[in-house]
Amino acid sequence: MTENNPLHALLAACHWIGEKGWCPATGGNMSVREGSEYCLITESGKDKGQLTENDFLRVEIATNHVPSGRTPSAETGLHTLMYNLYPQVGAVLHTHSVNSTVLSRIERSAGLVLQGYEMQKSLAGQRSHLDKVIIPIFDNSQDIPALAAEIAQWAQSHPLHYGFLIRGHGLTCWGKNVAEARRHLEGLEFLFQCELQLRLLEAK
Ligand SMILES: CSC[C@@H](O)[C@@H](O)C(=O)COP(=O)(O)O
Ligand SMILES: [Zn+2]
Repeated sequence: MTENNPLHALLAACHWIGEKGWCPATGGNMSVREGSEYCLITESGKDKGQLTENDFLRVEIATNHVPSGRTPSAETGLHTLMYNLYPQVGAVLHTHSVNSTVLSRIERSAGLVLQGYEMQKSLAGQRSHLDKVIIPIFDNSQDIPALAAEIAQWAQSHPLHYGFLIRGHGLTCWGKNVAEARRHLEGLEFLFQCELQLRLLEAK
């Protein structure tokens, strides 16, 4: 994996995500920032574990315009939202793992609290298992512009870090580059699995 070529790094991340089983049946979408105006995002409907360079489309961050005229991810608006809100975001990964799907339904509140786990330190800036990491959960919607507007509204008073969950749908996470987004994805997936197992055992 080389950050000298962000698209190659993203492609490698997509193949790794496919091997992990976190994007079954064409679920998920991934993007990388290309300067201040554009990002490259997966074409809609592709198997994200089997992508090639040709499966990424250039999208204008401010308008969601696709110069090629091809069809980008149905969830492009959530990627461009993150690039618009935070200039430091360099890559966005959206996955559909079983753990993120189930946990976001079991947790009925607007946020999943992660506390007591050493692996919280896989998230940028986290220094102790004693701190609380809150991953917001937004209700799923097929109206992506409306969902993006809801998340943007939330972010005005609660700056977003690492990722958010969409209930019954999956995780959207990001980083300053592909390597950091990948680390956040792996760290969060580990934490989700721990939290789900803990809740199952404690319920017995
Ligand atoms: C397998 S259907 C999943 C889609 O509805 C969507 O949630 C998704 O993540 C993939 O959509 P895509 O348009 O391929 O980026
Ligand atoms: Zn999705």
